[in-house]
Amino acid sequence: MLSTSDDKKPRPGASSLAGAAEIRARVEVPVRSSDGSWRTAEMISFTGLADGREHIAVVFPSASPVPLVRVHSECLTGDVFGSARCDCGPQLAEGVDQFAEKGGILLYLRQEGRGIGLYNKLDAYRLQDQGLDTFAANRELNFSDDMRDYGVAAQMLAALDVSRIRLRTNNPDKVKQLEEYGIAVEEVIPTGIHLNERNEHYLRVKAEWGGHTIKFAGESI
Ligand SMILES: Nc1nc2c(ncn2[C@@H]2O[C@H](COP(=O)(O)OP(=O)(O)OP(=O)(O)O)[C@@H](O)[C@H]2O)c(=O)[nH]1
Ligand SMILES: [Zn+2]
Repeated sequence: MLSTSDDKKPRPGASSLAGAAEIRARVEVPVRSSDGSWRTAEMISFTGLADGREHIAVVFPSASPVPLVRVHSECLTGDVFGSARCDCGPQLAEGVDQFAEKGGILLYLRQEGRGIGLYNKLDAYRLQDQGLDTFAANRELNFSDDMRDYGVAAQMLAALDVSRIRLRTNNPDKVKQLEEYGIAVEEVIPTGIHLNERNEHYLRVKAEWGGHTIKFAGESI
């Protein structure tokens, strides 16, 4: 688990958050999967989200009463530019591909840099280039290891009338927080392991220090 002092603080308004947001607009958007095929998804905006940020839900039709959900934190470098320093880009593509095929809800949260923002993440990258790992670099910049609060994800799900989910993640803190916010996580499905020669150390630190359930081929981490 993430070992930050924040873990011990009660989440702000944990019991009252879910349900406070409302849908603002639903818009159909053609979305392209990795194989080049197109599916129509609904992009949904909200009012009343606790942190006031422009998070969106990307909803692919599903008949399941317990939808597949991915709570994806924004990573401009990985999601847009395909940076190999992390695994965010392939995780996002994997989510879109799977949901386009099977249905599901992708919550795209504007929590760049685990909540510290893009410029601070780039500062953290500079420190990592000097030898610090991804969490130590945050601490060197006077942030906790992970600043993300998933109350907004619970609010978005509640506004979509979803209270039970199957969650695609390797991050146990996402599961714990969503449950604290009143979402029943009935199944946790790990993402693929998107290893490359630039992100191996990053993934290992997430597994060993961050508690992420990332299993490397032939190892039992
Ligand atoms: N502060 C910081 N943030 C990073 C770094 N690398 C990636 N990120 C951000 O981390 C977030 C993604 O979090 P991850 O820890 O990769 O994965 P996760 O979302 O916790 O877990 P999964 O659900 O399994 O993907 C995105 O917001 C990225 O911008 C880094 O070195 N430092
Ligand atoms: Zn990333």
